[in-house]
Amino acid sequence: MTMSVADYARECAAQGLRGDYSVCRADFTVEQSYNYTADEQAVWRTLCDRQTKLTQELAHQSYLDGVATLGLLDRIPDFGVVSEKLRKLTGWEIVAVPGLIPAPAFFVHLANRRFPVTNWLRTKQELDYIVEPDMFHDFFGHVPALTQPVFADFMQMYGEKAEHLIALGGDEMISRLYWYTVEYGLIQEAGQPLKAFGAGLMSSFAELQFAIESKDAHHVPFDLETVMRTSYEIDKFQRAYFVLSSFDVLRNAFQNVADMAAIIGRHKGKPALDPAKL
Ligand SMILES: C[C@H](O)[C@H](O)[C@H]1CNc2nc(N)[nH]c(=O)c2N1
Ligand SMILES: N[C@@H](Cc1ccccc1)C(=O)O
Ligand SMILES: [Fe+2]
Repeated sequence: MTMSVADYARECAAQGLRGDYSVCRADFTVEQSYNYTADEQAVWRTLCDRQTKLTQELAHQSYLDGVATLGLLDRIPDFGVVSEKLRKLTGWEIVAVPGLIPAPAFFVHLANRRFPVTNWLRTKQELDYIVEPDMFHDFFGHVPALTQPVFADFMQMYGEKAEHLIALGGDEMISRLYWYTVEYGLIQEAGQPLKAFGAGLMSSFAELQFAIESKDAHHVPFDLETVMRTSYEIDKFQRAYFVLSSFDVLRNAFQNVADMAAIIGRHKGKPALDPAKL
């Protein structure tokens, strides 16, 4: 199902990812080991101050409700303390990981209401954008929404269904769906302005502004099959942002997993669609 930690550690090092996978458990979790320097605490505070101002304007209300519920931090969060609070709210907890982990292992955590959060923080040279997920992305981007029951349930259901669809050979296609919604999704509800909810936008000062305000941002109406067929790159601004008309559209996509299985059957192993050409 999931490759060994040793193999994955070698792959990450080869790609220049900076997480330390040598101390991972088999499920890719590590200790948070809360020993951050004063400089790192200052970077965290700077990131939170700048990003909170921007998300007030550009983020969907569901994310902002999550931030209010979580009570954002002026210090790097202690995952154990936040997990206590999260468990009471929606049954979720945080597990520390060294960085990106393989999709199968990632979805098993989601299916068990465990959200993987990277235990290291970006440097002050990366305040606006970082090519791989760090603690600020995973925590500030993803955790607030997990305090909201509807989204919290959706994320667990995502993990459960993903395991089934991966078994059908759909891991690349289910990762794309996650990527273009949970990571980089936009939403425009009837009579409302365009808003962002994807965690990769919540945590990036530069890309959040680009996705919503730039005339060069390529907005594509959400279509399940198109999203599952469209490739993505993790280390640059997205060349397409899919726009949901409501969260129900996304939740309904998972009601009939048979449709998703059929899409996987139709397109598995075929060349991906180019996001820039949609
Ligand atoms: C599901 C999809 O593969 C997605 O890119 C996953 C992969 N592994 C990950 N690993 C971590 N630590 N954090 C993430 O957000 C993700 N996203
Ligand atoms: N680009 C995001 C981090 C990220 C990288 C790769 C995948 C997902 C998120 C940021 O700058 O915060
Ligand atoms: Fe993420």
